[in-house]
Amino acid sequence: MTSPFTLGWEEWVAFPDLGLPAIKAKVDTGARTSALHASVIEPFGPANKPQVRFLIQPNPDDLSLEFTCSAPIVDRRQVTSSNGETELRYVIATHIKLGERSWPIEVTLTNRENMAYRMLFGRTSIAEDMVVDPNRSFAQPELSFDLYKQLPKRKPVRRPLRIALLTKEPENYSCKRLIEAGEARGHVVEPIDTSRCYMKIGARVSEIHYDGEVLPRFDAVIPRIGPSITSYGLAVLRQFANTGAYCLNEPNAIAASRDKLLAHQMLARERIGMPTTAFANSPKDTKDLISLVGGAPVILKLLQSSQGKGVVLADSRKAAESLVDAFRGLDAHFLLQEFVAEAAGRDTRCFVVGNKVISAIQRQAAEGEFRSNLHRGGTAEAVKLSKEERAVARRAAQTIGLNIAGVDILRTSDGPKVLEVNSSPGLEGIETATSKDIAGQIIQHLEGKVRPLSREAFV
Ligand SMILES: Nc1ncnc2c1ncn2[C@@H]1O[C@H](COP(=O)(O)OP(=O)(O)OP(=O)(O)O)[C@@H](O)[C@H]1O
Ligand SMILES: [Mg+2]
Ligand SMILES: [Mg+2]
Repeated sequence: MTSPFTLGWEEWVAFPDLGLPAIKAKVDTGARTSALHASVIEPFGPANKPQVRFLIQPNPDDLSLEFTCSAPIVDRRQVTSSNGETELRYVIATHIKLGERSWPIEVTLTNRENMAYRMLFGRTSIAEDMVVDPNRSFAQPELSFDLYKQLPKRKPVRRPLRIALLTKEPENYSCKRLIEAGEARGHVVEPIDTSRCYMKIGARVSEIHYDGEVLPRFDAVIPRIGPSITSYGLAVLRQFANTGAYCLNEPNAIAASRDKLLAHQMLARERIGMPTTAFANSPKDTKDLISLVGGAPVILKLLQSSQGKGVVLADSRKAAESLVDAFRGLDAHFLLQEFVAEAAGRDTRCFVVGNKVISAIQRQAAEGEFRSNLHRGGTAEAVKLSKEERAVARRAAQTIGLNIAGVDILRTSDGPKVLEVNSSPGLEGIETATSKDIAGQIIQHLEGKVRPLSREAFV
């Protein structure tokens, strides 16, 4: 007769699914369920396939050894621990390996940092043919924490990220594509209505509230803040940053891109080519202002314009003067700009992700229109950029401080001239014209930027 598979009162175990080669466990037939020490326990994933992510420090004597693990949630259960306290715990399913044997078990996750053993081996995890010998310690082969040093240099595992998509319009093309691309790469992308967020700000706490609940911590946030709520949107974004989330575009950079005057000054400081631009505070200087940009025809632009809505062309000096008066009468802030006639209603949208121009389209204004915006009826086609154009687009995005940017340039005999740097460039025009997965490239870029979970981020 072969001797039964015997467990001593303490054993070394491994969790291959979690990537943990050695943990010391106390075998406790008095406990029903097994428990594993975990901290920073955080659920994520879709409701029909929930997962949980947690930090594990397998060696109680070396807290610098820590790993982020994730596993499917099979249940949430009230568990009463040996000190009589009841706690609602996540239950995960995973394989355990002990000596030659490996079998699936259920484990609850709980904080056991004050316990001598990181793992409690309960009776439901012990297979029918096994026996426990309370007089033996390590009946199965002993392992060691040195195994962690010998782990093959694994490719960093792409872990699922919890991403907030800050938008008022989750249904628009760009948002739908970002959600789709994020989910296709295994992440969870949750649209959050910027205007519905409210916040608690303090030296010790940074919370974002929504519908009476505190939002969980996000790894990253993709801001798609419309120009109508720039100011509040940026406050919400800063709050996300304060909770430790990585912002795909930083609030200050978005603010700079939204203020055309500031953006032009920043670009000029870096000697980036642009149409000559002028700005004045006093109505007395209107005539001179028009002359500064070379006289009529001249362009007037509201400082916060987008989709070409606040951009007008004055054909004559007289028309320019009356437009300036009209804008001033409305208390509108605007700048005057040289009209680049040779662009002939065309501009080039360069899509920058990180340090690279990943794609570009040329937009042509509709008949009788000088603005090439697709919202104004313009048409788009893929275009190949010159080396100089690429360099200018990259530098413009960098100067404003944006990771993701749509840099609009006019092609002129005097080289590329930057019109503006957009912080929430639309995806529909560029993906349709180029058939490229721009949303996927944005998510891929984000993955490279989000630091692995650290304990500090959670305090
Ligand atoms: N100085 C100029 N000379 C010639 N055409 C211009 C000039 N400025 C703007 N345009 C045209 O008008 C369009 C809109 O201008 P601009 O991009 O500055 O405004 P916008 O409202 O911020 O647009 P969006 O953010 O949607 O791209 C440009 O795409 C370009 O076709
Ligand atoms: Mg714009
Ligand atoms: Mg533009």
